[in-house]
Amino acid sequence: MFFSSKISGLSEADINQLKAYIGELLGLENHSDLTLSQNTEKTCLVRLPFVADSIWTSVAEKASEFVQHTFAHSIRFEREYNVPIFEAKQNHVKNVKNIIAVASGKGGVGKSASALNLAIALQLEGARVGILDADIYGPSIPIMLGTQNQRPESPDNKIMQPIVAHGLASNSIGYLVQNDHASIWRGPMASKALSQLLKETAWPMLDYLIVDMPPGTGDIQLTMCQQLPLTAAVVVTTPQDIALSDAAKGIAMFEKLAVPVLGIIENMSYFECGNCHHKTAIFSEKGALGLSEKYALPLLAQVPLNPIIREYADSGKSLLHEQVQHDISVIYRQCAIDLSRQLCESVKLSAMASKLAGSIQVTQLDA
Ligand SMILES: Nc1ncnc2c1ncn2[C@@H]1O[C@H](COP(=O)(O)OP(=O)(O)OP(=O)(O)O)[C@@H](O)[C@H]1O
Repeated sequence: MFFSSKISGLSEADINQLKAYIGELLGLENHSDLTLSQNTEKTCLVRLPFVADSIWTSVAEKASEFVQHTFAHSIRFEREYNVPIFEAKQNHVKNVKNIIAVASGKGGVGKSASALNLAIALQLEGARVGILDADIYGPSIPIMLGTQNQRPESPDNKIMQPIVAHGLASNSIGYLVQNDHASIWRGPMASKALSQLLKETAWPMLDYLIVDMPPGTGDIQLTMCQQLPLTAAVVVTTPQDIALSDAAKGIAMFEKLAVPVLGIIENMSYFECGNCHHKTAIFSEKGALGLSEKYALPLLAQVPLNPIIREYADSGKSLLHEQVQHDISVIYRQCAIDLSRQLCESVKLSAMASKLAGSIQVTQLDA
């Protein structure tokens, strides 16, 4: 490798101790995923397999204090992200390292808003991110990005240029067909269109491509999921029973397809009164927590019901860019860090699982 793993003034045992300390600060289960190398005389470069800009400054400061205190040495820490590719399904789409489906069993739970805010949060945390709107029943990403009047250009009539907004490269069924046309497509037609949209877009280099899936777990959704070289999925639900039972079907669908589910996002978890700050659980309480316990999946975020989410989404503006300190921005940013870390920890598991299962399963899925 280009990097020397030696750091002047520290022994190998010191470096291991330091790695374990930084790994713990970052919430990484396995600190061997980190690489430390001497950058300049006084700086050490930490290569992280997941993005975490909002916690990095504090991690770097604590790591410097640790080195000073433990080894009487002075080092500053810098970071570089190196998001891994899921081993079993790499190179399916040019330039795209990982494809993550955002799905919901039930319609109207805020899947598209969650997909977009998550994509923006990942980008703000330091990742290169794209969003693909595959929701044939109501492609709302162009409105939420404020790009509904744009059309992807295709100078060679073969490959489309993605539309870039809020730092995200995007493409959507909504840019190409009228809303009511796509919603009557049958499974094969919808999945063919999705596959084309995915493969015939000139994506820039992306760590994550977030796919906003159509709601539901029927044949169309299943076929569409099979058509995508998915790395993983996230399931969005509201806390009430009817949404939860549909979310469980979504989890089961991904299990059937051997796509790891990284976790659950509970949307519209509660409403907080702007005056007295009392929280009301409008759609019931702790619903997604029970689901996450039942399926042993992380509860990645509990996003409140708040008109500001709809206002920003309707006007095509980015809440996370414009209101950086807002509680909701902080929730999504933390969710992005957790998802990114969860992906890098479950990537290995999945790769291992698919190796054990052999190549037959993967071939069938891709057929
Ligand atoms: N937490 C929230 N608080 C307030 N409004 C929200 C919240 N989440 C989503 N919304 C709004 O609710 C509406 C529906 O959200 P969205 O389009 O994301 O749902 P969906 O699950 O993708 O719907 P569909 O099933 O049609 O694909 C949008 O106007 C969105 O801005």
